[in-house]
Amino acid sequence: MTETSLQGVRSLLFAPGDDARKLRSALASAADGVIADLEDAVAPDRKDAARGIVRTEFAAAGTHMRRMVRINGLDTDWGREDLALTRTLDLDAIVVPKATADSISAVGADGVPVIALVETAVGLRQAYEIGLHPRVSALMLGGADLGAELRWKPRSDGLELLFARSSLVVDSAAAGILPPFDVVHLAPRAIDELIDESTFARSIGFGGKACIHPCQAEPVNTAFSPSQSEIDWARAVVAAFDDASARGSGTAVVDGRLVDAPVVRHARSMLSHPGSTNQLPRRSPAAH
Ligand SMILES: CC(C)(COP(=O)(O)OP(=O)(O)OC[C@H]1O[C@@H](n2cnc3c(N)ncnc32)[C@H](O)[C@@H]1OP(=O)(O)O)[C@@H](O)C(=O)NCCC(=O)NCCSC(=O)C[C@H](O)C(=O)O
Ligand SMILES: [Mg+2]
Repeated sequence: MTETSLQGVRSLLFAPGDDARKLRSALASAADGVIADLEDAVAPDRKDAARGIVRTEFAAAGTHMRRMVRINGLDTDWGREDLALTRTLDLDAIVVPKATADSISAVGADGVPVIALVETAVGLRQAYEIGLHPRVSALMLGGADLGAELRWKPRSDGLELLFARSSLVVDSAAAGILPPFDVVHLAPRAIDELIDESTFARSIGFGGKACIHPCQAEPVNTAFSPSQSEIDWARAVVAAFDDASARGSGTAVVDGRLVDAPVVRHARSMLSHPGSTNQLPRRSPAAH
């Protein structure tokens, strides 16, 4: 388990790598990080131009924003040149699409952290192994590619995604990396849907979410930050437990619910990182 500059990151905004205007606006947005995309958002005949545009825009931007590049797969005509470009930029991470255990190994053991985009059936089956690679700091779920492969018919309740989402949360925790980033919501104007989807993803253990439009960053940041009532709950839990411990008891009751060691660990972790739920896994003592 290693500390990483991705700790605390909630929203990651994709912008097409060949669109200087969008890259500039993404770098000035409320997102916690920007992913300049060289893969699916860039047409084949724009791939070379995109590398130059990303280099220029990332060099011109201030340093406050975390910067990432999504490369093309190393089995494509463009992946190797993309990877070479990333070695010349000051990046916080690279994003590897359609990740599998083999494709992550091919990226190499040295360099900036990797976010592995799990968006194929094979990748989903290998997500734990991918998470164990020394460069992988987090997984991200790619719903568009996975949905196309598995022939999903999208549902308003997102039930078709539930197995993939839950697997990624479990595989990330078992591998000792950050909680995963959830799928992009493909309808930028549907903010209420985005909030519901983000709230649900956080409730099952995601640490953040990928975005495709600047207007999605703020709602995603809010959804992946503990609310004031959660902070109040955590304080009450810790106080009640400390009080019980002083009386020689290992349990307390807060708001009519049992509070014991795992509940207190959860509460203490929330209080030590009040700005974001995206923190390294809380292991039970027996798991160490
Ligand atoms: C989805 C979009 C194509 C919509 O673009 P557009 O219609 O231009 O949006 P607006 O008219 O609402 O734009 C208003 C202004 O906001 C700027 N803008 C829009 N999107 C972005 C962005 N992503 N980053 C920065 N700035 C953005 C516009 O330029 C307008 O500004 P101005 O011109 O000054 O008025 C568009 O949002 C978009 O291109 N999104 C990103 C697409 C992308 O990167 N896709 C790849 C990643 S998603 C993915 O691949 C998922 C995964 O792999 C999977 O399989 O699931
Ligand atoms: Mg994809």
